Amino acid sequence: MKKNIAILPGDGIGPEVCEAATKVLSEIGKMYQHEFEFTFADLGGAAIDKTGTPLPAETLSVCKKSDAVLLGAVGGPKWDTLPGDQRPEKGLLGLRKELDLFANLRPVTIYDALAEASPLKDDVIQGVDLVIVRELTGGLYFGEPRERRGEGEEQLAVDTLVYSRKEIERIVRKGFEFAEIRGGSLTSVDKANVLESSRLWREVVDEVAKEYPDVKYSHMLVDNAAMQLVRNPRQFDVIVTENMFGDILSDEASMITGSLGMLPSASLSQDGPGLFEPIHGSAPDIAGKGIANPLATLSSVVMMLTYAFEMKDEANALAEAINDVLEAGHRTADLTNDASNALSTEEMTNQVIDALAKKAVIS
Ligand SMILES: NC(=O)C1=CN([C@@H]2O[C@H](COP(=O)(O)OP(=O)(O)OC[C@H]3O[C@@H](n4cnc5c(N)ncnc54)[C@H](O)[C@@H]3O)[C@@H](O)[C@H]2O)C=CC1
Ligand SMILES: CC(C)CC(=O)C(=O)O
Ligand SMILES: [Mg+2]
Repeated sequence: MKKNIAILPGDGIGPEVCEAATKVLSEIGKMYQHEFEFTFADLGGAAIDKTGTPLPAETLSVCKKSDAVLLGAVGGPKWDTLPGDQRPEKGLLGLRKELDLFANLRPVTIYDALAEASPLKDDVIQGVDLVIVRELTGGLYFGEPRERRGEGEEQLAVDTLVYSRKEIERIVRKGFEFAEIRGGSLTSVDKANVLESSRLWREVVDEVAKEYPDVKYSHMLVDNAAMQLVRNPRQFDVIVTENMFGDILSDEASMITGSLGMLPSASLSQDGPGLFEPIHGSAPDIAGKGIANPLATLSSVVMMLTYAFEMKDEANALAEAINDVLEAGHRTADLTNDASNALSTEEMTNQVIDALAKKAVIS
């Protein structure tokens, strides 16, 4: 099969983890006789430096023409003093909006081999298998007006949280669909004791729930959800929530697995190409050192193979290869206290490729 993949390395560790992903994809292409064609394009700070804008028209066009988009991460201190609407992150938000990527799936998968890397106790993390379904194109990150008003002591900063019934309906339906497919339950997370948008969210969840009589569902306030995620994460199956709550809860949930460097994501629209990216940022503190954990990005490739290309065997082989290298004891620095034995990004990637090759020999 021939697939056109837009690669947006972005900033900081973004190019490092994207290099890992393209190497692994090329290997999978060779193993399974697929032609993965990569088209590189600029996003975020890298795009600002080249073109003056975080989302150049050319990048958007490359993404729209692709079968799937792979993204590293954007942002960094170099661009921190730019006004909000010119920052690298605005490029990513713009891309999500332009591609209508309203459904962001963030699975939290536990690897037995990483139990010691998690700050949570063994018996708390065992059996955790949950997915956060985050609304991605609405809410506080997109609401208007967004501005500064006044001067000095009188200065005000304004952000706006808006959700339409339609926006809520489509993401909540996705949440129920996933819960139904998984034969599991749904927890809708909001702040309905304070926010009007959350009260509408709750009403919509109760209405949509009628279409899914087999799915057990409940509501939970976001502050409680943040606590429950570390107290007893096993109680959750599918969590559906709005943009900002999902952003924050997913970074928190990543630590159940042992590191932010482990969590992948898929951002999907109703039809066009999906975008696949690790949930972490550009990690300026480790950028350029070659020590970033590539596994969140490689697991995002698993999601790309699954959701964008329906390549089930290839996805399973890569997921198993990742598990195998962890079982064999290979760790990047974020996953171990034994810094002297930590693998670089490149070494970890090569381990995954070796594990994949062994699978090919066996099968
Ligand atoms: N999707 C995106 O492009 C995102 C971009 N950002 C941007 O990234 C920049 C840095 O943000 P931070 O708050 O520092 O969050 P971050 O996610 O970049 O890093 C947080 C911490 O996790 C570590 N970390 C992250 N990914 C890792 C990996 N793969 N391997 C090992 N360690 C890893 C970092 O070294 C850092 O200590 C900011 O400009 C922010 O706006 C933040 C989140 C998402
Ligand atoms: C630009 C940010 C909203 C990116 C982020 O933190 C995320 O999507 O997790
Ligand atoms: Mg985030």
